[in-house]
Amino acid sequence: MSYDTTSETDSNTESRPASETKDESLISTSIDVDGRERAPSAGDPIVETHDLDVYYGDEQAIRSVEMAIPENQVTALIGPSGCGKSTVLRSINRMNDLIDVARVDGAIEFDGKNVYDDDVDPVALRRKIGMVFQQPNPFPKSIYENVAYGLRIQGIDDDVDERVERALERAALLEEVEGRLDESGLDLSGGQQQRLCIARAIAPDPEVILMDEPASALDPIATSKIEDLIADLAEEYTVVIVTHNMQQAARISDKTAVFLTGGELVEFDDTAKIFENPEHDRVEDYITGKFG
Ligand SMILES: Nc1ncnc2c1ncn2[C@@H]1O[C@H](COP(=O)(O)OP(=O)(O)OP(=O)(O)O)[C@@H](O)[C@H]1O
Repeated sequence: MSYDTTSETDSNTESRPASETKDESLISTSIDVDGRERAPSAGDPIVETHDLDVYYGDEQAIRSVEMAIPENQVTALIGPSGCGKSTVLRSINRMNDLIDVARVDGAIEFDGKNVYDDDVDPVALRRKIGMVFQQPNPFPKSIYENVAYGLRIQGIDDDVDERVERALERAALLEEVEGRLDESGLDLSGGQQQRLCIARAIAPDPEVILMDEPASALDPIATSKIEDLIADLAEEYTVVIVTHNMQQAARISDKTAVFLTGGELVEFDDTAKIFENPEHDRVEDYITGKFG
């Protein structure tokens, strides 16, 4: 794995200057600017959780979760408020490491390697597994710099212009911002800001993109653009999305994981099966709005 090493820091916050994050041994030189060499293996598991428990202090938020997330598909995590969806999502790229009281037991394998092994560098891991948050959070910098930041923090300093342009294009934003990349990211609309954040997340060429309710702060038109974009991104990346919106999960995901109160994964299956003919009564009750 190319993310094996040891320095602990966070690639998804502004807290650390790019120069401090570089570990040349981590920096792959094989990233394609113009195209990817991904085998058309949609469906093979890329992330697998094994007996995953997550605790905040003495409180257990996630219980014995077993889940195999398929490559190049969209997997939705749904369930009532507080059931642990975000906790699971943050565990996958070790964002929970940033919460002092959080503790993880069990394993999460990414491409067959446990991301909680001692030799895994969380920063390098987050290059492979990027994240987009609920609130668009562009930096108070130019559109260009917002995307270039995603590269610099990972120590990538070659072909920056091309990589920025490609990320903006992949995030379906380039057409709208072409010719004004030096303008502030904060002057974009909410939906554009969120696509800018998606561009920032995909600029380092991750394999997996985690999205925590990426459209819940947006209006219906902006939401629809993000949904179209997610479907499009899944051709190239694996997308795992937390959503409160069951219609959205049904529209955009291939697989759905239903968590219920207590941090239990009750059912994980093809989205059509979950919404049309779930195995568990509790899931049916949740889907049909009897509770939650
Ligand atoms: N930083 C934290 N410190 C302590 N407890 C936390 C923390 N984050 C989450 N929890 C607790 O863990 C449980 C799961 O929370 P989590 O945010 O993962 O659920 P969720 O399903 O994503 O909820 P929501 O849909 O409301 O965002 C909850 O009981 C929550 O209070």
